[in-house]
Amino acid sequence: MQQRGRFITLEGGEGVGKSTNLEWVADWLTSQGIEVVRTREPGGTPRAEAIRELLLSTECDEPLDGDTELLLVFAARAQHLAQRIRPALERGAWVLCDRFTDATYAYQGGGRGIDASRIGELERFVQCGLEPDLTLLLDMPVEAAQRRLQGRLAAGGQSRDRFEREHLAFFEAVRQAYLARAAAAPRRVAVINADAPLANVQAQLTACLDERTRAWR
Ligand SMILES: Nc1ncnc2c1ncn2[C@@H]1O[C@H](COP(=O)(O)OP(=O)(O)OP(=O)(O)O)[C@@H](O)[C@H]1O
Ligand SMILES: Cc1cn([C@H]2C[C@H](O)[C@@H](COP(=O)(O)O)O2)c(=O)[nH]c1=O
Repeated sequence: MQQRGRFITLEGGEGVGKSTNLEWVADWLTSQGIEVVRTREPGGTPRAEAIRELLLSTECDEPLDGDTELLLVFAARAQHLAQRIRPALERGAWVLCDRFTDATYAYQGGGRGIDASRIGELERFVQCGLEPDLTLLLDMPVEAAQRRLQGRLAAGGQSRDRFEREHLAFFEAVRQAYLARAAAAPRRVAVINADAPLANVQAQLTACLDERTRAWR
């Protein structure tokens, strides 16, 4: 039977460099002869991207209830898994995803205070046991990451989305929840020091990818 592809996720708070490094990781994997499907959450398919818009938009004044936010995140994930992630893995491609369920534990769990057991119920229902083979967690102090984010938004003339408008204590709780996830699953989650020049971050990523991909082949 054909070995299914590998599932790699990039995680971390706002502005730590996920998008920048996702391209770089994809190029590295491609250079190893691997077929890579790049995607992101929430989103990754047309309907899941429509749910992303609901989650990130600041246009509606009505507050978004925490449970509604959690259910929307998992609704988008169910669609993404069914239409994009599972088919790619089944044909042997590797999926490289910008955020996945660790983000739910970090943002809805750590940030919003939703109990991890409730998130776990939805995780089991939607994922039926599927989880990333490797998670690259980009970690750095929140204030430094916020400066990077502000620089990117200013350069692009963009405004903050609904999550980016949260306060520093929210982002600190997100960071601590991510680090707790990494401590609980050290074989799956590799913590990368993102508070370093890009070349250094990429050297850490290469070392980690090189070791893992050798072990998988
Ligand atoms: N190691 C680095 N050193 C300095 N600047 C960096 C580094 N990595 C990324 N940046 C810059 O920081 C900004 C944020 O990076 P990026 O958009 O990749 O972060 P992100 O984690 O994807 O953000 P978001 O969570 O908002 O999607 C960009 O302007 C990027 O060029
Ligand atoms: C998957 C996932 C995402 N989020 C939040 C985190 C971010 O603020 C946005 C996505 O935007 P970005 O371009 O990746 O920064 O969505 C969340 O709250 N819960 C999740 O499960």
